[in-house]
Amino acid sequence: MGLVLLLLLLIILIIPISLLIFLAIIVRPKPTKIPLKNRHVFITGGSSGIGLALAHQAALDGAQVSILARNPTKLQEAKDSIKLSTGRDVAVFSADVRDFDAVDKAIKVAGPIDVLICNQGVFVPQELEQQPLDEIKFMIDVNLMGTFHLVKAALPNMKNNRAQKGPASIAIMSSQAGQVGIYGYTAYSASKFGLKGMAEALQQEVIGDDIHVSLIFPPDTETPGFAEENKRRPQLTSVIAASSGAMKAEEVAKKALKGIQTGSFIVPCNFEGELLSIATAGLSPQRSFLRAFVETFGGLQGFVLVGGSFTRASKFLPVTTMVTKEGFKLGRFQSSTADRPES
Ligand SMILES: NC(=O)C1=CN([C@@H]2O[C@H](COP(=O)(O)OP(=O)(O)OC[C@H]3O[C@@H](n4cnc5c(N)ncnc54)[C@H](OP(=O)(O)O)[C@@H]3O)[C@@H](O)[C@H]2O)C=CC1
Ligand SMILES: CCCCCCCCCCCCCCCC(=O)[C@@H](N)CO
Repeated sequence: MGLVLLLLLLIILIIPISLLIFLAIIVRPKPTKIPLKNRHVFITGGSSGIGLALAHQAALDGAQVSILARNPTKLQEAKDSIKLSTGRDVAVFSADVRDFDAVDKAIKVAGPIDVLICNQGVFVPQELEQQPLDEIKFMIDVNLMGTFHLVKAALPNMKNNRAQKGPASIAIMSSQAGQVGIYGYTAYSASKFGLKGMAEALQQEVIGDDIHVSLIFPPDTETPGFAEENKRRPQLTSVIAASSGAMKAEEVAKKALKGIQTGSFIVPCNFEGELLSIATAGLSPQRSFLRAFVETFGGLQGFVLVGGSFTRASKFLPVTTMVTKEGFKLGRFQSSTADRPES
């Protein structure tokens, strides 16, 4: 009897252990290091919030930093504050990412880029039915098309002479709303999901040139943009987003730069983000065989949801359940029996 149990245990252990060994052998690309010191880091949306925090920390790490945004006054203020706190000079470029020629010109003047961080973004939350088409187009244009413009403009020079310059990075700022569709974010989520498709395909096209793509997925983050967003965010959107907590821009920037420097494709920023990343990993690249192992099992989303519920109790209800439950609480929805016509 004891022997049978022992044998059973061995078989149960052998499956995951051999998968672990198998993954350790086959996982490609292998882990890498992308330094920031003395390298040209180009950050869009670098005049505010997460982008500004990224610019500060990259300058502290000894990078040569360029920032791009529209408003020249905010750019100058960012330049002054970085000079004051780090003693380093930052190059500023005023351009709208929706204008390819302006982006192309700025990138030519800035010179060859080692780390391109596409962080600019706009977010105007609203249910699709109420949201005007021009606001939808605005988010797609700035968040998605803007990033296409940046990568198109920067890529030729990033590839050029890469072997002599060491590995490069293209980092793209998504959002947890780019991993899971969220009530009130139809347009915003679409723009951020679009970035994931772009990033996955792009990674395959540029890995041969030693260029590594990182996709960053922050939760709600305290920034000037977020303060504006909060003035008009539907209550349900806020309730769902709150289940993943909130972070400071500096903390997000720190996670993002660490992800970039290790060449990680998926970069979660908090604990809930780790779980979301496992549940939504799909076939995205994974350099760590340990994480690849967890993703293989965690791909069974129930495992992740149950795992999460041990630590954060009822917070980890699947999103549609949460919407329904909270919607009733807020009196937004009626019970389906109450409004059923009498037959
Ligand atoms: N804050 C949050 O809760 C979260 C944010 N994110 C993402 O992080 C990124 C940064 O967000 P956050 O720091 O909050 O945003 P902010 O609104 O604080 O800053 C946005 C930055 O982008 C620039 N920008 C906006 N539109 C354009 C444009 N058309 N062309 C060039 N630059 C532009 C802004 O400058 P200017 O207006 O002068 O052009 C500013 O520098 C975004 O992509 C956002 O989607 C993801 C998850 C959560
Ligand atoms: C496996 C665990 C399941 C957990 C349940 C799902 C919770 C989803 C939370 C999503 C939060 C989205 C925040 C978007 C922030 C943002 O981008 C805006 N502030 C605009 O910038």
